Amino acid sequence: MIIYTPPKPADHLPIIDLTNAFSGGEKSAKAVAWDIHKACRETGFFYVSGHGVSKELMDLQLAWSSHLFDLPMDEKMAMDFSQSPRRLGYEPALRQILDEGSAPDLKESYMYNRPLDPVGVDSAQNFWPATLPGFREQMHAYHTEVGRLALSLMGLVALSLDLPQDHFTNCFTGGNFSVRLLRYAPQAATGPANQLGAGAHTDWGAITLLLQDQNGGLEVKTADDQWIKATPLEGTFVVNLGDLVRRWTNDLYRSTLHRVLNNVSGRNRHSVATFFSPRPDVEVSCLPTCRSADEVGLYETCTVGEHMKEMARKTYALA
Ligand SMILES: O=C(O)CCC(=O)C(=O)O
Ligand SMILES: [Fe+2]
Repeated sequence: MIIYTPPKPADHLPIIDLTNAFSGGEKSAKAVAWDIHKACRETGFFYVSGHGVSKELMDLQLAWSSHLFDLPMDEKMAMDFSQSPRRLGYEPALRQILDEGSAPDLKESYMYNRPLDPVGVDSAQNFWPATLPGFREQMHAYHTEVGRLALSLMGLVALSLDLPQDHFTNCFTGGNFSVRLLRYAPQAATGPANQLGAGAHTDWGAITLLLQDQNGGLEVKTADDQWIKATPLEGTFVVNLGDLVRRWTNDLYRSTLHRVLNNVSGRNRHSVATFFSPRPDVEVSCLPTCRSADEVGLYETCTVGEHMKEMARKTYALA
């Protein structure tokens, strides 16, 4: 268990402007990739602006998320995630323990998963609310746009590691990725047994793009072991690296601990996490640019599927 201690009131997570990354030619892309390289080593977390996803689509995603969580509990439980082998659908509060040894997380969530390519196809395993026309279309539009951005960001991560920009493309081709809506109901400042909105954890996949409302609460542990706030910045996504990038890069890049403190704003807090991960069959081992020829990597090769299964086992106390 990681005991809650208050964060430093600093926000020095870098803001990386992507405006020139995708339209300014190779030199501009490499300059942005260098900024990403520094951020990935120092904090593993950064904001992106100039990313091309419209403010309107982002605002709508938060608004539809609020509509979903406002549904009566029996309608939400008709989409109960425990009926789904991939934990898609509605997850009530107090079901996941992200920080082992703590009390269960206070967040409630709804997860859906769709193919990256072709974009028009739905995954049969998704649960959709029966009484919310328009919800599915919004989720689809958001998934498509954020998926494009995530793939482009992985191209910049590849450049930042001295690899060809399309190095990771094959890992994601033919795969799915998930979007998780999250709601944090108002709470007292600290709960029992170190109970938080979301306990301290790292993300499991390659890269996460987080859209958050203006209430705040996300905190990030920096390389010098300080907790800092990821203060909401209008129009940006918070990007962080997951465990697979740490494995690929032999710990050169950070898969950073983060948490969501109790929501004391008096209002619901909403966020939307897009977990961008390769296909489950992809083998993850140290990249050639992240070790010398005679060096052995820190991690044994594993498949994406094996890693995900192990993390789900730990956080949902599965046998
Ligand atoms: O809600 C947030 O700000 C972060 C959520 C998160 O870290 C996660 O779902 O992995
Ligand atoms: Fe997370």
